[in-house]
Amino acid sequence: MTLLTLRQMSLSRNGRPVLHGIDLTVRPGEFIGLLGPNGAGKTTLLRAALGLLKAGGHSSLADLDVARRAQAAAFLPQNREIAWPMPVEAVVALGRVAHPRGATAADRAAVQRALDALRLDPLRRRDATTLSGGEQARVLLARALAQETPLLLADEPVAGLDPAAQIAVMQLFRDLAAQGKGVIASLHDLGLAARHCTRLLVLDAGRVAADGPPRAVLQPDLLARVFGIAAHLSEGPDGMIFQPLSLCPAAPS
Ligand SMILES: Nc1ncnc2c1ncn2[C@@H]1O[C@H](COP(=O)(O)OP(=O)(O)OP(=O)(O)O)[C@@H](O)[C@H]1O
Repeated sequence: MTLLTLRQMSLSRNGRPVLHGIDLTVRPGEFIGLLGPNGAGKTTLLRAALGLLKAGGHSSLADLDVARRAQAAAFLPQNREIAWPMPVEAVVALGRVAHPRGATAADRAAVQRALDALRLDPLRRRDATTLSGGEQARVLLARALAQETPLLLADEPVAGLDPAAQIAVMQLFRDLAAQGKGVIASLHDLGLAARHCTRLLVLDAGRVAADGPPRAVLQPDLLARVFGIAAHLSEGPDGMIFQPLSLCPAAPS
């Protein structure tokens, strides 16, 4: 069973190639960290996979009609500002729009599960526009969770969150994967990715530079070549420990 298949996905913007022939299969149980420097193509890949950007090649999600796509995958976009002056619980309930029956007991239970997962119950009646940036980010993630889809695509889900919330979100994604769902999350924190993801996909200038388990991917030569950094890597009691140390000297041109 697969949750997402991309075959030879390519995309140009303003005549400049941004993705070059990406192949990817996501299966239940996988929490994939989508890594790469700024501009590598992570957001573009997520949006093209969902059919929000038109791309060459094949995406199993982009082929679905809108209603079925919303039942197959939820998306947390990079922009986290909430513009609607609505209570938090109403924003989270928007995640249920893809479920045709509307406000049933099942919908209310899904909204409650999402509020609990993001520890938002104390804020549920607050106007969402009055929350802090990190709180708004958690509300939008709860909205995506309330969709209760087999696959979640999240664009920088831990950006702007405090350390406890970052770890909680990574553990939540790991738990979703353990329950048989799939998660793809673009991430810049390689330490969190190393510790929590089951698989890492590294993009470099629109191409897959590495794809595999964290300890196989985060090798010194890849870190130097793609990210331009040296790092300390070791095996901790509960997973890998990754500590960025220094910039690599620039290669002679
Ligand atoms: N609307 C656009 N028009 C032209 N080029 C674009 C557009 N959107 C993105 N790009 C280019 O596509 C490339 C990939 O951008 P993308 O946002 O996918 O990168 P990213 O890996 O998500 O980066 P970041 O880590 O900074 O969020 C970049 O070079 C960017 O400048």
